[in-house]
Amino acid sequence: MLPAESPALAPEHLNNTGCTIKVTADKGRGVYASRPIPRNTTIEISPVLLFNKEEYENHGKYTVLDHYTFKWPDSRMALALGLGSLFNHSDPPNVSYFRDTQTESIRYTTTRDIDTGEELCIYYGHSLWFSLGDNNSSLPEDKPEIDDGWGGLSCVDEINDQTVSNPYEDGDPEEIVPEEDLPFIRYKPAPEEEDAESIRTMQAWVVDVPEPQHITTLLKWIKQTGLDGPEMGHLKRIRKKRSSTSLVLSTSSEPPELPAELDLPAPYQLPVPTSSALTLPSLNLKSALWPTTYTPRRKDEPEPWTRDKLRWAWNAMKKTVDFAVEARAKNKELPIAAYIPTPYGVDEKDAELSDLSFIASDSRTSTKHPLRHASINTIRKLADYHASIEEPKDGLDPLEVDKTAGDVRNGTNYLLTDRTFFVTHEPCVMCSMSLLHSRAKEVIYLYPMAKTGGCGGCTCLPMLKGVNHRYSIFQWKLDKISRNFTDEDLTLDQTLDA
Ligand SMILES: C[S@@+](CC[C@H](N)C(=O)[O-])C[C@H]1O[C@@H](n2cnc3c(N)ncnc32)[C@H](O)[C@@H]1O
Repeated sequence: MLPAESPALAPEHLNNTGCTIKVTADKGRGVYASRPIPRNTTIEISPVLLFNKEEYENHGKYTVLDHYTFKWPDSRMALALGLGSLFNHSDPPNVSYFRDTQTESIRYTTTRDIDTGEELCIYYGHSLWFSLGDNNSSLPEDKPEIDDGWGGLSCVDEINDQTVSNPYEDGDPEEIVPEEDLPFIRYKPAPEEEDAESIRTMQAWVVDVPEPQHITTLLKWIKQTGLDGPEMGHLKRIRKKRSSTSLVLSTSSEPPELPAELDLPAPYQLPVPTSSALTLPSLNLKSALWPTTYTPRRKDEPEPWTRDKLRWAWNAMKKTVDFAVEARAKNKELPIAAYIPTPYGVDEKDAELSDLSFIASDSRTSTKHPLRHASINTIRKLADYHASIEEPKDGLDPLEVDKTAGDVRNGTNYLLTDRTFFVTHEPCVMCSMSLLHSRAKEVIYLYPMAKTGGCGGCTCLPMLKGVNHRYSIFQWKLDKISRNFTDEDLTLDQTLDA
């Protein structure tokens, strides 16, 4: 900036991440690599100085600060201290940056491998107020009007804008958005009809209860002993046949030990359906085995999305993306994140235990554990949290909660029934299966993984014949989410399992 006023000699810089300052005639000072720097290296963390809007409007913008300040997410203006103010502009850049509002700092990370001597540049945006490489035109008077009223580096927000507005904020919240305007594509399953041959069954222990007054006692006992596992959630507990009443008990391999004082006959095994009935013919067939619940899939009637629900989903998807980008910038993880937000319609403040939100990124790199995928990590966070008797103390990562200390509620801790699962990349087969086990309601992902994905990529787990749960799948259209990232930030090798 302002080469005429730039120092003739670059100061020495003690940054040990391979950055040095150099001065050139056309750009003034800039940041250069003093040695090769690999991609994804955090090369600088600059604290920022913040100016409120009035201070900036009335004073800052008439000073040299105008060339160094840029928008902060809360609409204040920020000046990066340290090397942060010396990165020149380039399109394409080789450095991306992340504004950390919690620590009031900016983290600069290389986006590709850098050679010794290369200039390290960020992207300021499209409306530059100086000519590239032109000595004179970088003077303030050459700066064209930028109609947002903000000067300096405000334009960088075009690419790195965390404040980019949610397109569903405006308009009638109750308006149903037409299918073709939805920001995602629904994965269409092959039509399915169950018949007598294809109905899958499992062996369950059943007991006949001759005395009706024993039924309530038995039901209470089942609850207390935790026999009612989630795999039987679709079965009605009691079957009445003419004069006899029977109760389904468990799917364990051994017969359950019944309360001795009730003097019941010995339990016996019966084949029962593994899943609820999706159609009326299937309900008849399944209920002939054991009374089963009816959960028709409205094949031609996809669930409508209102603008308000899309506003919620858009925020959730953006949060997932931001988390993935941050995981890579801060912790050098794979940029994959998954998020279970508070369900639509529930205010985060009023959320009950079962409605709390959980987010996690992939942690294969830091843990050197090949199974620490983002989806599994997120489900695990939810499960560990539910399993802990005490709520985690403030600031304690739920993953660190001692799960052995908790009231492990009969294996139901991991259940995501009625929860929407947001994830940056199509979950792999293992993660798609864990979402199935967890009974997720719907999965929304951003990047398809054609070779490894289990939600339509290489296979589609919830559509396989015989699985005992189905979830809906949506692929978010890339152009409908904030560009707080470049595709390069999140694109993964297609052979990698997300
Ligand atoms: C944040 S400062 C960067 C550091 C600045 N070069 C210095 O010496 O202090 C922004 C200013 O640098 C200059 N600048 C940045 N990128 C440039 C480029 N690609 N070509 C020419 N000048 C550039 C412009 O004068 C701009 O106002």
